[in-house]
Amino acid sequence: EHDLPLDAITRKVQESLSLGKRHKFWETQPVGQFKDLGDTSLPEGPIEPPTPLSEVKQEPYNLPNPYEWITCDIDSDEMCNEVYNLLTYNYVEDDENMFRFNYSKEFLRWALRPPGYYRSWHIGVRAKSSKKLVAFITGIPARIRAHDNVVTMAEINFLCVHKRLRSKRLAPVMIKEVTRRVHLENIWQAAYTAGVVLPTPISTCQYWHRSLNPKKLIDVGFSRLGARMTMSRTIKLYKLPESTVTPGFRKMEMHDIPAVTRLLRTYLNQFVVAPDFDENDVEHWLLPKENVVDSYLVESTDNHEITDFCSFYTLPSSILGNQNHSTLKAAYSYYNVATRTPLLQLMNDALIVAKRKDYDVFNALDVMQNGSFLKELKFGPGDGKLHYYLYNYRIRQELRPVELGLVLL
Ligand SMILES: CCCCCCCCCCCCCC(=O)SCCNC(=O)CCNC(=O)[C@H](O)C(C)(C)COP(=O)(O)OP(=O)(O)OC[C@H]1O[C@@H](n2cnc3c(N)ncnc32)[C@H](O)[C@@H]1OP(=O)(O)O
Ligand SMILES: CNCCCN(C)c1ncc(F)c(N2CC(C(=O)NCc3cnc4ccccn34)C2)n1
Repeated sequence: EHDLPLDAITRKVQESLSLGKRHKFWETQPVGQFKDLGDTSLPEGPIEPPTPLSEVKQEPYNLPNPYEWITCDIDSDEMCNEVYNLLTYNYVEDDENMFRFNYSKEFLRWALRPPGYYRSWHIGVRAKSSKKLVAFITGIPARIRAHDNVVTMAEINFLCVHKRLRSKRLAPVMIKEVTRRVHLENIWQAAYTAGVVLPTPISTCQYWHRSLNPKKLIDVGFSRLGARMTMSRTIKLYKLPESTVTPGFRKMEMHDIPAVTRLLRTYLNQFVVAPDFDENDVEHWLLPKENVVDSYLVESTDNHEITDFCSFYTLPSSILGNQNHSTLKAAYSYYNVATRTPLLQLMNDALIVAKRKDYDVFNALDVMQNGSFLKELKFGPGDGKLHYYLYNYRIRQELRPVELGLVLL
């Protein structure tokens, strides 16, 4: 083994890291390629220059004959139902196929209609004969800062092909079509996350889970009873107080938008990649919406200053094949800022609120400063990794999760 030339050893290492896999589609795209890993001579920033708008393909990509493109008007109840049902039965599952994300209709309307959204970026594929929706992909516009450059990008999400149409290379067509429609709006970069490894992650984060209803989580196989632990001991371990402990802790309201925007913009400045939120974005993404997004803040009791903020979004999962439970009620940590209250105490108040609202589990990625409270607040590491990607934008070296200030839905 030792007399192998260096490049053969490199190839073996790459293969062992599954980097040797062929990516027939992704190798054709302006994304970091595995072969370029470690080549710090490549400049940071756009990989390809914009195309003159007159040269962007004007007509949609070809689909296999039985299918046609459809622009999904998410405002229409009928279309929103079709999108909801496609995702409910065909979207992301865990590796053991025990759970499947069950984004609600009001969540989808929230996620897909931020300030400046394009209806043409809500793209469906349907069967010409049955008119059934068989695939979906979406983009929304977002201003994202990478180092000191604020770039208007598309955030791509909800890529879904019906289970019966998998492994037919439909996904690359969906991706090329959304790319084409984004290009038509003179936008040349994108951001997306996935549970799968593709060329090439700008960062890889770990999910952590804090049990709120341990008995149900164990019943449905989300978690297991710890060694030398009884159920009653486990319930006691995760018990939380009835009420929050921070003086001035309250729900965010409309009139808080300017202060929360200032607090959040200052906080997000410390990260290498983060959203460039203005007041309109804060109003859309962070004003509480029942069953969609919860936001709380700390208003100091003496001078009424807003000193801290925490938020989480609601993403239930269908539980596949359990007699007693059909839905896992999960809260996902969103954006949190602590400038006066210890982050540990602020997040414990978030757990207390989530428990009071009957969530079963509180999930958080190890991004931003989340790592500082995960273990102490009794989060356990999950098996799900989340890979972050930028399209047509190179970051010189992979980011550590603490350098990431972006949470996608
Ligand atoms: C400037 C603007 C740019 C805008 C676009 C920016 C890019 C956006 C990119 C999308 C961001 C999405 C963000 C989210 O929504 S992440 C959530 C993705 N959705 C799911 O996991 C739901 C369940 N799974 C499915 O519906 C299907 O398995 C999907 C649709 C995922 C693949 O369908 P299928 O299983 O039938 O495969 P295929 O035969 O058609 O195609 C195989 C090719 O597709 C590549 N593949 C597989 N999974 C993904 C994935 N999650 N992102 C990107 N590419 C993916 C794969 O590597 C292979 O290419 P290559 O390895 O040979 O090269
Ligand atoms: C494209 N948008 C990316 C974000 C979508 N999000 C929230 C997500 N992407 C990948 C994951 F790995 C993940 N995890 C949360 C952790 C978790 O809870 N794992 C058990 C579990 C319960 N329900 C499900 C449903 C699907 C997969 C795992 N599930 C793992 N979350």
